[in-house]
Amino acid sequence: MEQFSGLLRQLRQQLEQVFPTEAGWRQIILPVPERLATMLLEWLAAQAVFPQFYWRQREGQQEAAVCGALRQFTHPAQAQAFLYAYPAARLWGLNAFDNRALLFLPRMEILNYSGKGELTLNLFSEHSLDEDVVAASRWLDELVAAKPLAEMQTTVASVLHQPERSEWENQLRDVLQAIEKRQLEKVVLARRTLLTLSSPLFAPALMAASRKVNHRCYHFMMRFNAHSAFLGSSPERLYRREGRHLLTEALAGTVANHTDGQQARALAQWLLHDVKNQQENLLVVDDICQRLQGGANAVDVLPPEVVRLRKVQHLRRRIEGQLNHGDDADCLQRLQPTAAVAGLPRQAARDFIQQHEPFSRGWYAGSAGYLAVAQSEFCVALRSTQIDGAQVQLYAGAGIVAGSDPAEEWQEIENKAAGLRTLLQPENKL
Ligand SMILES: C=C(O[C@H]1C=CC=C(C(=O)O)[C@@H]1O)C(=O)O
Ligand SMILES: [Mg+2]
Repeated sequence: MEQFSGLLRQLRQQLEQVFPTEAGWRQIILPVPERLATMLLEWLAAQAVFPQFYWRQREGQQEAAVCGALRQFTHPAQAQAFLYAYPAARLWGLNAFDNRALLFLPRMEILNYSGKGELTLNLFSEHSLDEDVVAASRWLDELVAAKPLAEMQTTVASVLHQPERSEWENQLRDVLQAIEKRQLEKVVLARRTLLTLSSPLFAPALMAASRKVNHRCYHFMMRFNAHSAFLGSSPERLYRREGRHLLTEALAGTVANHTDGQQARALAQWLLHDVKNQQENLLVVDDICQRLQGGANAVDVLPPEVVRLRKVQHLRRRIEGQLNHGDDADCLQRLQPTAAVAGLPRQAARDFIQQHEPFSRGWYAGSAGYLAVAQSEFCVALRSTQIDGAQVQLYAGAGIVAGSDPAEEWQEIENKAAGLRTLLQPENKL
């Protein structure tokens, strides 16, 4: 596309300046023509440089495509330390359920803020900025223009749940017993579904398909290389921080959605008044409020509301507060994982998951997003999938509390998984 080659020309011109031969940090920032700014996923999908990270914020105000890693961080504390040293940087990526992370300073970042596009080329070296400019200019040679995304062609050859239904329901009964004995209040039990496809899946095509139909969600995709990616369309905000102002939420408690508006509203009314679901949500509120103690003040919990998604509806209570420090390593440490994905008491629930779940959660139920000094935002990495060629792993979990019914909870995880699964298996109506 003409527009992208124009941007590349401007970048190359700027790289012709003289740069210092000592450690340094620079950013070249250019406005992006509107047409390119609205094709960020298509642009990213066309590139052969990795890692790649795509992000569209839930309210749709912000979209980003970033690629190439100048620095990688395997723990949020390392990322935070880098931001203190280089306050203009913005880091992108994933935090795992077990606190590992893959956050990176991208070589290139293209943002679209409500239709206004901006490209940033990061230049960074701890030895010689001039050397990095040479590397950056070679790196630019790899980039290509955006291409339209082809539709997904693949079909599902086999499906395997881990655990299978009977085993998952047995685990659920174990949780209910532990709840009765007051050893636990809540555990979020998850399932992994392995889909084997007829041919390798092109992750951006699934991201595009999901973005089209899964509204009121964050959309995120990390491509590690040409064949493997982790992506999802999640309704849940872990937190958004604007300076010291913190926005978070308790999203827990679920009922099915219905295509008929009136029936969907009746289900939503039921959800708002159901004791078990209210309890499930309030435990998350309690957990978040406790975890914010000592780190935030003026914490305010808003009244419950119902969020209607394509396959399910959720109870949500928004929570706001003022942080003592605008430090994301601290926010992540306090908030992740919430009781919407782990349980309560947190450590006991995590131990239960660790001992009983027959798979590792990987990036599922961690978080995806970005951090920067001024602002940061992470969604909870739910309704997500790990793609490795023709192997697809889909994850879904449900909060088990007193009063949970095994068959209903199984149906709940089927409905949650359906947000992505029906895109791969349109015949699987659910
Ligand atoms: C753990 C998941 O959902 C959480 C978020 C919303 C509602 C939930 C529930 O009602 O159980 C879960 O806590 C998942 O989608 O895998
Ligand atoms: Mg639930």
